[in-house]
Amino acid sequence: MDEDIVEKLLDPRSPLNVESLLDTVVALVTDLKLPVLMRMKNIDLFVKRYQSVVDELAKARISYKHFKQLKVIGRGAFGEVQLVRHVETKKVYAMKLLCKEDMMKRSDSAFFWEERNIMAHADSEWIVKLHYAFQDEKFLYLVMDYMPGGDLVNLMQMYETSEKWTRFYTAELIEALCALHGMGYIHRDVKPDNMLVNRSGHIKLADFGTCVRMNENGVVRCSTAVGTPDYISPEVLRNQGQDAEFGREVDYWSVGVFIYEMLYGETPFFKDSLATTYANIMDHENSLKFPEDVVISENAKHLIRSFLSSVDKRLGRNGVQEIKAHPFFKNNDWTWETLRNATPPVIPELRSDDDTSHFEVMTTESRRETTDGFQLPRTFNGNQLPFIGFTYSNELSPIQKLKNGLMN
Ligand SMILES: CN(C)[C@H]1CCc2nc(NC(=O)c3cccc([C@H]4CCCN4C(=O)Nc4cccc(C#N)c4)c3)sc2C1
Repeated sequence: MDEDIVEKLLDPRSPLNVESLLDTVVALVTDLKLPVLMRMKNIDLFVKRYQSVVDELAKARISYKHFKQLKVIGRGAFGEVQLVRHVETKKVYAMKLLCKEDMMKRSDSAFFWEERNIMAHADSEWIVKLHYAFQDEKFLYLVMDYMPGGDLVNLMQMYETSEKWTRFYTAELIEALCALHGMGYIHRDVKPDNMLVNRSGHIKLADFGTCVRMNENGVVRCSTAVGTPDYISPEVLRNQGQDAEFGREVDYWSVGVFIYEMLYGETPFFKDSLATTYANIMDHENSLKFPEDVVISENAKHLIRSFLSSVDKRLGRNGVQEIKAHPFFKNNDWTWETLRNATPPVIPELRSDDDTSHFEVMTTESRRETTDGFQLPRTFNGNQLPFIGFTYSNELSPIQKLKNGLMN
């Protein structure tokens, strides 16, 4: 077998890689194993021949049963995040489940590729790492770093965040966005919910479902306004529907909202209704107010105004250096080079490796037990096809080990 095919089989980014090919066999047998289809001889024989292969694969590949579910620590539109412990290694992870049926029903089954690829390939201390991605008939699973410090929403509820604290978390957010933009992605939903605290107190970006790749000019053409109302930039709002272009500056707008929220305890444009909130964002020149009863420095006000401005005047449009040079970040505790080694404002107190005290307790039990999965379709509709190639492991596959053995 010539060399470059072997390369493709082993390259986690190649659609030809072994995991994708195995996903294909499993998906095909799963989608064909319908009574109505099994009446056809070819299908009946194929499924009978490959069912044993699929069963063997299910045993050999990573699956849900390799993990012990400890607690549900988060919920999102299409699933939940569980704290789990790997049965063999005893290591603790955050495992995100995304329900295939929900995605198929709302024909929304492509957003998870960015999440998978960014966390798999980032190799950055600012981005939550993906250890494994796998799937079964009902769910996609993302096995990621557990971030025991919880998210910054929780931290802002627990503590009064001073300018000193705001300087630290904003600087870490800027570095994290730098890493993500450097990979060619815009986040589009930057908010404290997506900033998680690790055991040392430093933050990482998480939840990349709204990310989108920039083109070679560093812009994105897409019409759907994605993101959370309070943090969404005017240019994304204005261009809803039309095909407009926007760039990484949309994330810098959200940084401005985040700084305001850390210092004032509320977001600048939020009003009782969505329509009013949008109207305030569109009219930010007039609606942005700094409450008199909270004293903040002129540098902080200036920085907030520089981010919460129209895109042609927004700080960061000429590159991240002009953000880093802003006087608000001047301090005696860290420099941009030493930031990741500086002592964070809050170091989570943890009693054990599975301590979930920094997450709010989830009342209802896991969706996994209560989801009944697809009702049997009437004919072949390729329910499993959109998910082929999702499976990933950051460990060497048996073939890689073999190849490395042969090479050296
Ligand atoms: C509209 N279309 C286009 C898509 C736009 C983007 C998108 N994102 C979705 N996302 C979800 O359905 C989802 C599911 C579970 C948890 C979470 C987050 C929200 C709550 C916590 N969370 C999360 O990812 N937590 C997390 C992540 C990593 C580590 C740790 C830890 N410790 C915790 C999100 S559904 C969907 C539709």
